[in-house]
Amino acid sequence: MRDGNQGTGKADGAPAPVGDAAPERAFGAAPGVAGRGVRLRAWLWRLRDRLVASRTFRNAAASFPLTRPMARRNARALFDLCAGFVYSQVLATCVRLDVFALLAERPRTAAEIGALTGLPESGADRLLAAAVSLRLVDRRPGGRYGLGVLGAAVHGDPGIRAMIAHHHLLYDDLADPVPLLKGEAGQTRLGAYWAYAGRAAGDADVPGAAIGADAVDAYSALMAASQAMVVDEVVAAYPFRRHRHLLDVGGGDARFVAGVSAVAPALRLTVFDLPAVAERAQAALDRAGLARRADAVGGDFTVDALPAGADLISLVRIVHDHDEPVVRALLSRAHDALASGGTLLIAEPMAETPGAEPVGDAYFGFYLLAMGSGRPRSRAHLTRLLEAAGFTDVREHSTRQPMIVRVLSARKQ
Ligand SMILES: CC(C)=CCC/C(C)=C/CC/C(C)=C/C=C/C(C)=C/C=C/C=C(C)/C=C/C=C(C)/C=C/C=C(C)/C=C/CC(C)(C)O
Ligand SMILES: C[S@@+](CC[C@H](N)C(=O)[O-])C[C@H]1O[C@@H](n2cnc3c(N)ncnc32)[C@H](O)[C@@H]1O
Repeated sequence: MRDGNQGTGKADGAPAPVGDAAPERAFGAAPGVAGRGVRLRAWLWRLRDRLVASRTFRNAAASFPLTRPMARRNARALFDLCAGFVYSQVLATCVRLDVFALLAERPRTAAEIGALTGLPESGADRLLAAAVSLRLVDRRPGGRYGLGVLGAAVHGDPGIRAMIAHHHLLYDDLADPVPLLKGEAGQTRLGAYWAYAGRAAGDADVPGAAIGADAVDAYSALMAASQAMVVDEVVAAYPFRRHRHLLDVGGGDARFVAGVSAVAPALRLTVFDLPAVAERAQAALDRAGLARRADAVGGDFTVDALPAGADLISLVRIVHDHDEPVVRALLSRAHDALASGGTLLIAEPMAETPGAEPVGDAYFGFYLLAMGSGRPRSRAHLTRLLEAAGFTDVREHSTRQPMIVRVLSARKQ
């Protein structure tokens, strides 16, 4: 089901990617001059690579006072790449053993943490020392430990904790990434967890209606727990009040529409999701007292039409889950379903996000690889897909935490 054209934007006769011009023209210079510029840059890169690869050069840079800070920064950056998995395991262990909750109650010694978590004091001491170095935990007077600034943020956010807690599936799948990259890994643990994605990677003929409650419960609870950090960003970025009817496609447990309902009291709300998830959404809407203005509709957006007539359709953490052909068909269905003059919103983490490049391209790139479907896409890539589906006027609405979510809107004429 994976297409071989991901990221090129050239699949299925799509328009050429933005910025696909020859380098000469991109620089607006005469071809000969620009050609010399390209060759000069290639030579400079080769020189840089040769120098940095040379141990003698690295030693000299570390000795010379003006280049020493840069040498240390780069050495540390490379060390952190080697050690990243270890840091992740320190964090995951603190969450698994509830260390942050214990330290939030009151500062405690390593012996107390050991007794409360079932670790020997030496193990607790080692874990706490590692957590201190990572700013998850702070040393306090009297040989005690309290929350560190990062540990406090984890403790205060059940969504972050739920994300961390399910990462063992990802770590298992990434134990050997080469078969994943070759497309030869077969069923993965994340593919099984995200039942709709496992279906894409494996048996594409399983209809959405055949995905039962058991298969959606765990991922729907994870999405509900982590939705708060997303909806807060999206409602701060986009004016929902100007619309009359929002259709949230792939809306999960209705947490997103519930969050929007608070800032746009007159908005009608519909959630569309797989039948087993739509049942959860309807129950959540009933519990939240939203049933008079909101409903949930079950269906499979890879085969079914979307409910028609909304003037705003949102795709929140949806598009990046799917490969190019599914996304093209989904955007086209959204275009058909929208009222004339309506708006489509895409809200998700994106590739090439300035200042958060590894979050999109490394973390979500490999997460979705392990999941078996989808990829993070850049704003330019999404813009091309939206325009190919007939949308115009694609705009970005800045969010406070673009690492978590970015928001694009597009209009149907
Ligand atoms: C007050 C005094 C005296 C000093 C304070 C000093 C100071 C200013 C400190 C700063 C404190 C502060 C404001 C901290 C803020 C921390 C924040 C906002 C932290 C936020 C962290 C967010 C994290 C770690 C988010 C992680 C999200 C993850 C891992 C998401 C994963 C998403 C997945 C897997 C999605 C899956 C869905 C799918 C399948 C891709 O569709
Ligand atoms: C990553 S979750 C996002 C949920 C929610 N939008 C959020 O951000 O919390 C993806 C959602 O898309 C739904 N979904 C996946 N494939 C679908 C399909 N073919 N038809 C309808 N919904 C689908 C899933 O059931 C799930 O609720």
